[in-house]
Amino acid sequence: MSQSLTAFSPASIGNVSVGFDVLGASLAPVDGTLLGDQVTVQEAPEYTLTVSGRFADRLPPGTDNNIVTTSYHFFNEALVQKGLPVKTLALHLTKNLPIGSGLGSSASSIVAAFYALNAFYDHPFDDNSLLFMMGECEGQISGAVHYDNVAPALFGGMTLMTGLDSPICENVPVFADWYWAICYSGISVSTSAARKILPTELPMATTLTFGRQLASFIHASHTQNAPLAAAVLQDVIAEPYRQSLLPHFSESREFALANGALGFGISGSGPTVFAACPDRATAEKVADYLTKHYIQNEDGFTHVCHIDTAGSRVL
Ligand SMILES: Nc1ncnc2c1ncn2[C@@H]1O[C@H](COP(=O)(O)OP(=O)(O)OP(=O)(O)O)[C@@H](O)[C@H]1O
Ligand SMILES: N[C@@H](CCO)C(=O)O
Repeated sequence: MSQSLTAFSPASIGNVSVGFDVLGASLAPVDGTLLGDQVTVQEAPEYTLTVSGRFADRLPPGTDNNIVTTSYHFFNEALVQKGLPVKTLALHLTKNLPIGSGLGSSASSIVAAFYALNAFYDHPFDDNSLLFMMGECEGQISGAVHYDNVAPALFGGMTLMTGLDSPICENVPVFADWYWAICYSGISVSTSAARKILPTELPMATTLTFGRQLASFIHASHTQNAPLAAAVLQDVIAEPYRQSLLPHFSESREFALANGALGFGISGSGPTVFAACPDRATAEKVADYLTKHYIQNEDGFTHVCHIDTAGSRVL
């Protein structure tokens, strides 16, 4: 059993436009920035949680209100249920992702916490069991269990949720030469609030379009048919409602698509947006526009990314 270790868990795009709640992708900035939260675990006489990092001051005050503490208790209960001994630990969260950003901020904290704890205890839980616990914790703060941030944050790559207990998700091949320009505007959008503005029922025509586009995108990913994937990369479920929460969304989308992007959409529940691009020059051009026109305040940032394939790891 390790004395102290730190786990990193990457930022992620939820929904990826075509897969509301069922498709997610993990992000790795091409400049090597570690975009994601980190959790350090070490033995201690009593449980404590300390925090640092660029967005630590935006966390809810108090150890008990941090999702890392929820994750710690959840993990300990699972150990007890397995008949395994529980140790008292001190945790440290390095909060690098902005809260309510659409980059899977809470998911990154949750996944880094579970990943660090599982590594600390020499891996008592398999990936699917861990993912189930992560989904439960994510559901507690976002209003509904959805795996489209926790799954890519754990495994890396692009992941498709099955709706089954096991396997909860499957890996989807990515277009390795695509670049993803992402831009966080600097404002906060609560996932729970962004879910409440969605209708509870959809017209049959919308449902059929959703199914056709998602199926075509997954097929195109497996056959590496980039033109087909790009042609169907649209969100008919959430974007029509959520874009009203995002100042400068429509002109940013228009610019990106007119300047070579293959698709443009809301990352998770926003306000981060992404542009899928066929090459780095296009991604840099869109990123530059977004930096100038989509960012609202000093908290905002832009990155040109690949889909991260490593997922969570011990640093
Ligand atoms: N470690 C944590 N990281 C992020 N949010 C946390 C954490 N601990 C507690 N919270 C609280 O959980 C809620 C998370 O809300 P929300 O789901 O909108 O954010 P998010 O996960 O950061 O968003 P997104 O998935 O869009 O990046 C907020 O109220 C936040 O204060
Ligand atoms: N699928 C979730 C992701 C939240 O980041 C939603 O769109 O509400």
